Amino acid sequence: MGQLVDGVWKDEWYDTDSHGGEFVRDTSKFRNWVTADGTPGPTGEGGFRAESGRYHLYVSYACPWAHRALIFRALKDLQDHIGVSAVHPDMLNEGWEFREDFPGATGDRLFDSDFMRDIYLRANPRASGRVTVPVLWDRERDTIVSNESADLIRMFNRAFDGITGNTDDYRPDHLQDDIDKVNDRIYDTVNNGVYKAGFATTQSAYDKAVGPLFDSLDWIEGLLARTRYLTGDTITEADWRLFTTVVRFDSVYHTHFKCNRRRIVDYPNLWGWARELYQWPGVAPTVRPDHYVRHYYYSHKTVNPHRIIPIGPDEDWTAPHGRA
Ligand SMILES: N[C@@H](CCC(=O)N[C@@H](CS)C(=O)NCC(=O)O)C(=O)O
Repeated sequence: MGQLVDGVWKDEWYDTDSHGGEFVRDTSKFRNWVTADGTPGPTGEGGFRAESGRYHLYVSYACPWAHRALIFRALKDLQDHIGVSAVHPDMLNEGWEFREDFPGATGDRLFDSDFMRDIYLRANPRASGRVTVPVLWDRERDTIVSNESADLIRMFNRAFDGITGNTDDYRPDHLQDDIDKVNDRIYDTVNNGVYKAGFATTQSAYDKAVGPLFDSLDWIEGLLARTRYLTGDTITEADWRLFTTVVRFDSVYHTHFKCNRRRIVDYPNLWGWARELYQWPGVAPTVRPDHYVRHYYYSHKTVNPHRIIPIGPDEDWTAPHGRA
């Protein structure tokens, strides 16, 4: 675990001391957009036109943010158009590595690099900041398009429709305000909330995160009692963004991040919803408990110093979801 400072790797854990024991997530540095015609997106510069084979996605199957991008690649039939490299689940002193000694860890399929940081340094030899996944790489301009998952799923949602013919829309115009409202609360208190609870180094920082996390899960349980999906009767990006945290919850966050007031299986509506999304065509192969269980319990030495991997709950994600 570490980060780049002016192109040099420094091995250091998250600095919570300067924030009163709280974990504060770094902002993403590469914020360009692939668009259908190469015009600029909402941020960054233009020149990234949607083309088959031009872009490559770097992921970890452990990471909930990268998982969003993998799900959208599947939902939008992009597998034949955007290649993938997956890092090894252990994130240790060198950060994410392209070791191949774990099922599903592919190595770097473009450049055969040793470390994920090599990809950042290729884009900018003086890069600074955390070396995170996901990353979308442009083979034509030899640079990173974006390392922000929230943007990547919106690009995948629309930019390649002319190439794939898949026009399924997970962010329809008329639902955007509702989606953004739900996303804001869920990002802060659930997606990032589990990390804020888990990486807290003071009791008060933990308390500040874990209360709102379970308030939000209770609120979501209420929403899903009334509607099939978070914003009504059609599934949207808001559901997929929540799913990648929910699918990891009982086996990882409940124990490792001390989010243990309740499990997902204790919420009947949320648990049914989660099974429906898991069973959605194309999604199950993107869910890799082998990677996420190993990653969290083994990589976070400050949280789990003896690296003992717990036995995990017995849950049947393939049971009928009953949400129809
Ligand atoms: N804002 C980013 C966050 C990505 C992120 O934090 N990824 C984690 C893995 S789950 C990572 O690569 N962390 C490495 C580090 O912080 O050094 C996104 O959503 O794309």
